[in-house]
Amino acid sequence: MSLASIPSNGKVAVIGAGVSGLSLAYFLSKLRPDVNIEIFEKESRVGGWIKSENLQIGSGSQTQKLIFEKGPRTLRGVSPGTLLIVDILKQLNKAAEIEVITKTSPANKKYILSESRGILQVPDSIGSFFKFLFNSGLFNSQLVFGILKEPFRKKGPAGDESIDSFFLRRFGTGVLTNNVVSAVMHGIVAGDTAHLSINTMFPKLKQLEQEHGSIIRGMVARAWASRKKAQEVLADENVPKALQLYEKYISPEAHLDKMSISLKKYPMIRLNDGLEGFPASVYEYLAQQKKVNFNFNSDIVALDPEKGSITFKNSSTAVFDHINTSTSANVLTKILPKTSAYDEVKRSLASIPYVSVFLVNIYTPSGKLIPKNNHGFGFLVPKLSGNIDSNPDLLLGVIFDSDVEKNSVQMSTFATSPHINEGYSKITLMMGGHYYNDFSIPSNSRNLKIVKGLLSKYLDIDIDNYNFILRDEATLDDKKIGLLTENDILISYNLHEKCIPQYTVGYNEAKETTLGVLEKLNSKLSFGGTLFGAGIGVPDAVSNGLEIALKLK
Ligand SMILES: C=Cc1c2[nH]c(c1C)Cc1[nH]c(c(CCC(=O)O)c1C)Cc1[nH]c(c(C)c1CCC(=O)O)Cc1[nH]c(c(C)c1C=C)C2
Repeated sequence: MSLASIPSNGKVAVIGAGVSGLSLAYFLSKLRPDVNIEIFEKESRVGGWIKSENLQIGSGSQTQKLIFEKGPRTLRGVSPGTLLIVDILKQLNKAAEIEVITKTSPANKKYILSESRGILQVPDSIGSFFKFLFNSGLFNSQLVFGILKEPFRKKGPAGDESIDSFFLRRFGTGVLTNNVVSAVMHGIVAGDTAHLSINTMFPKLKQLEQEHGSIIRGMVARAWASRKKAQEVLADENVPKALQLYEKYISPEAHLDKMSISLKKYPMIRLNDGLEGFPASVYEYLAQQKKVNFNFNSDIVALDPEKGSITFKNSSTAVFDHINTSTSANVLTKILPKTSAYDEVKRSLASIPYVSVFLVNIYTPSGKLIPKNNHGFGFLVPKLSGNIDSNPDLLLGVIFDSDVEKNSVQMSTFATSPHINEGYSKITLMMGGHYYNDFSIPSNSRNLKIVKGLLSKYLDIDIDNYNFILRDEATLDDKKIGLLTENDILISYNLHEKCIPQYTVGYNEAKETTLGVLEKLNSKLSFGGTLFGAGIGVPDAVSNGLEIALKLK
């Protein structure tokens, strides 16, 4: 989408002070210090879905800090957005907060739940791949024939289809999607492979089929071509164009080429005081800029993309040279003009469903929560046969937060940070997602019963021996918790309603239609966030912010 550059001393509105809006404001304030930036946020805090809940355990001199991540918690090591985040934190003198996990760290072991064999390690080498196939019971004649026949199956149509339909077409069986791919999708968008789009979620697989007639033949051809291309890739090729411009105009000392090589060693990055440290640091910086203004608890009732105007609940209207929004499809539909020019956009927005996630953080001072033989990042749950009986608890996955924390080291010094105590364990359970769209959302008390059942079913916790302390985090202002003993289990829960958009079949068309209509109308609107931004991850939001700021420059 082409965007007009902002006139001298112009005005830009940023709707949403999540990581998307903050990043855009950060880059734009650096590129165009003359531009006035008004940030409108409906809550009284910044960060959006990134929320590191800071609790205090014990009292007086015995007080210890306990952080529960309520949303994203780690960043992929290798991605343009992560390079930007690391460099911004360095610029803001927060580099000491950055921690990394090495490839060989125990925390980098990932697991998947198998219907018959329990928690199994996800393969990280060719050898462990075959071990996994055998152990998981996936290695059956259906899959073997499916893989052998794949190179010879007819190429399908270029149009969009569901992930399930694509895999079934290519392999003649649903065994891979039911047992593996669905688990990965649960861990990324909490969505169902029966509806998620292959063109959006796995564009490279579809491309391999279209270009080479087969995924396997395409992979072999690509591997052969990249072998021939030799090892030494030019440093510039490691750094996308937008990042080269970032280095040129914003951070000349960033050395992103070197940083990109060094970050390849780390599959995961986190911040020692919680991921909210990133939006909080950017906010701290922006709040000091004369031309940047934050408007909290703002209530927007109308947005006109052609006029560049925003109307508020108190009937006041403000006009801007550009508006960037990270609002959800539902909110956007409500505030767009009521004229027929927006009918097609509204139909596209209505085609994008959202899912809710019941997120449960659990802490105990004893190390009992994580199974002895399964230390690592956590485990994901596949949809298996897809009916309610195969996953009656509607569990999507479990993250072993304390393993990640205990195995991370400070990026610059490789030192470990002090922990709340050595023996503690902390995990996060994620439940619901697409299942909540098919079945209704259980009450909190029903969900907590399910959580206790899950602790006993998968994590060998004898729930009768423990005292449970429950916190409905959204309703509690007091963040102080008394001293916890070895027999206490603290459970803090939140229902994140409609938190993740689903990139279902037709999503790319819905996005193109919307952007096309807005372009024809000469609109002054651009998108951040997960609706029509660059993707669902935190690094995607930051690189999208940079791309837009460069266009508005
Ligand atoms: C709050 C729930 C979220 C779920 N997925 C995301 C969020 C914010 C976004 C997301 N998670 C991952 C990716 C891919 C890698 C990346 O781009 O960073 C994305 C886009 C991987 C991932 N999945 C889980 C974790 C902890 C991570 C690492 C990144 C992060 O901290 O978010 C676990 C997990 N996430 C979700 C579920 C249901 C789940 C299950 C255990 C939904």
